[in-house]
Amino acid sequence: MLKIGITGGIGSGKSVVTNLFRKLGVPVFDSDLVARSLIDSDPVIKAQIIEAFGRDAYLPENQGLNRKKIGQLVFNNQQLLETLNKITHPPVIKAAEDWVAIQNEAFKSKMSEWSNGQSGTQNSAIADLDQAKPTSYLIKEAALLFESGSNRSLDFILGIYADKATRIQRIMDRDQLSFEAANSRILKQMDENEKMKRCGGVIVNNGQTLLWPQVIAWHRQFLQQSSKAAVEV
Ligand SMILES: CC(C)(COP(=O)(O)OP(=O)(O)OC[C@H]1O[C@@H](n2cnc3c(N)ncnc32)[C@H](O)[C@@H]1O)[C@@H](O)C(=O)NCCC(=O)NCCS
Ligand SMILES: Nc1ncnc2c1ncn2[C@@H]1O[C@H](COP(=O)(O)OP(=O)(O)OP(=O)(O)O)[C@@H](O)[C@H]1O
Repeated sequence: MLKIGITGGIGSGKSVVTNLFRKLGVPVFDSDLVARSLIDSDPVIKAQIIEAFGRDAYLPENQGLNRKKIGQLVFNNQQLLETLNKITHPPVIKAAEDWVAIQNEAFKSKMSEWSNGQSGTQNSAIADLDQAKPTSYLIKEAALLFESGSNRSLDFILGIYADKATRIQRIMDRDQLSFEAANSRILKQMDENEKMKRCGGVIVNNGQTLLWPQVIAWHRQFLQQSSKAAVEV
């Protein structure tokens, strides 16, 4: 399967956009969600976090990481952020690799079922529009795709762009953060224009440009790109 990365700064709308791709049947790996689940449940990661941040890094009674406390610490201290990244990024990258392998296997078996159901000569352009045909690409969504180096294992990176003022307002509303706290999170990530320059394409999500037409256009392109790749193999 073709591997697409979706990235963008905090509050750019990655989750909103990937949910639209999900509606089109595209499998999506959500790095934030997986990081959250590993941090709360993996005993090795938990032990490393406790060693680095102390026992009260976790809430009592198995309520998981004290996200508020750790967030305040790491987004105000580059060294602590790097410590947390060193603990969490390798297992999230490994989980993504395992997930990709599972998706590839599932795709192969769905494709063979689908091909068995086809009769006669196929027109590939029509076949690509067949909604029963398994989706031939997958998406990995991550805020830190370039920062963590996981862009290297992907075939194409799509950036989600929203200007800084819009992103700050969104994070303040969504996470109940002050302007300063929202801004300090933004400052801990790669410069947004630099990030977008490194992407193969960009979806603009500034609240004025409709998302669906952009998502559908990229969906078509990824389907074409993946069937072309399959023919060339
Ligand atoms: C620091 C933590 C506890 C703060 O939790 P909180 O619930 O407040 O934020 P949440 O996890 O929902 O993240 C919100 C956004 O913050 C940004 N962010 C998260 N972690 C990082 C980081 N290490 N560096 C820069 N930005 C980050 C991302 O844009 C993310 O989407 C949490 O983000 C965390 O555990 N981060 C380490 C894991 C990680 O790097 N996740 C990112 C994907 S691999
Ligand atoms: N086009 C939009 N119109 C209105 N609200 C939006 C739009 N795009 C995103 N939002 C809102 O902005 C907030 C941030 O969006 P989202 O969670 O998708 O961003 P994200 O890039 O995944 O952020 P993070 O890096 O923190 O995970 C959410 O509350 C979301 O509902």
